[in-house]
Amino acid sequence: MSRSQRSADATDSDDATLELRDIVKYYGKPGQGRVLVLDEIDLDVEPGSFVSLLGPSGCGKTTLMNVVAGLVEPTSGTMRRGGRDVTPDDLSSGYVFQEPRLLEWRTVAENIEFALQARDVPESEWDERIEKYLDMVGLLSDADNYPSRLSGGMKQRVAIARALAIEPEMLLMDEPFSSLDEITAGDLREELLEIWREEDMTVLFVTHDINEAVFLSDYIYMMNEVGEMFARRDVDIERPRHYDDPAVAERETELYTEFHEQVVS
Ligand SMILES: Nc1ncnc2c1ncn2[C@@H]1O[C@H](COP(=O)(O)OP(=O)(O)OP(=O)(O)O)[C@@H](O)[C@H]1O
Repeated sequence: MSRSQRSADATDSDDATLELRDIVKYYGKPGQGRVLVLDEIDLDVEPGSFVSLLGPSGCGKTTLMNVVAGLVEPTSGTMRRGGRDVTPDDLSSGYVFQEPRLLEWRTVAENIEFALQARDVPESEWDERIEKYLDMVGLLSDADNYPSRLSGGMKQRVAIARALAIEPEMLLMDEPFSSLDEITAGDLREELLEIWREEDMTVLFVTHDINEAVFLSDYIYMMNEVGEMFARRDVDIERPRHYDDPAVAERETELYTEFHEQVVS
């Protein structure tokens, strides 16, 4: 059974599905008082799936991701898994931000060590993990290099290796390729999908790029500019996918039309 078929078959009662329910977030903004950013959001992240959050700039995608990561406290709402309330601490997630956020005064390997130490991974495991995940992103020979010597794409690969090295259940990625040139971004998307397949991970991915969301995802949640989640759409296209696959372009057009009607109207 394919991964997308597994996702399609998963239901609310699937024990390991992370279920966000009625997530509301208000921010206080100078001169505007309390502003609603997330409006009663429901979201299911099925284990092993690749899920994207798609929406225009400022619609609340990062805020929602940060709620899952525990970086933002929601005003109200619940996270449940297996019929129980869970907190971000129960989830074990690794985060890849839009920028690599590497420590420039530490080598590539030391950047990963720093994350392992922060997560209390025993020191005896550090070398093995650093080697495994740098190898996975093709940067083993750069372990002793400093970030300033790396290209933007290489730095983002290190950030991905750093997030993977803590061996999280779920990888949270917030527009991780948006600051890269399209050729590098395209290569990294393909590498990410290979890693996702090999590691059997769950990925929650934020993007405002419909093509990227279709290429990567099993299913996509679509948000509008007032912080509402207005649709969940499956992407039932055989993997491995290709950028020039007509099925990808067709699904992209369908979602674009739906998105445009909702967001513009
Ligand atoms: N700490 C904060 N305090 C007040 N307002 C905030 C805070 N963080 C985000 N916001 C506001 O919340 C709204 C949603 O922001 P968020 O970053 O979640 O959106 P986004 O969809 O990820 O945007 P982008 O795609 O541009 O990154 C925006 O109006 C933003 O200005």
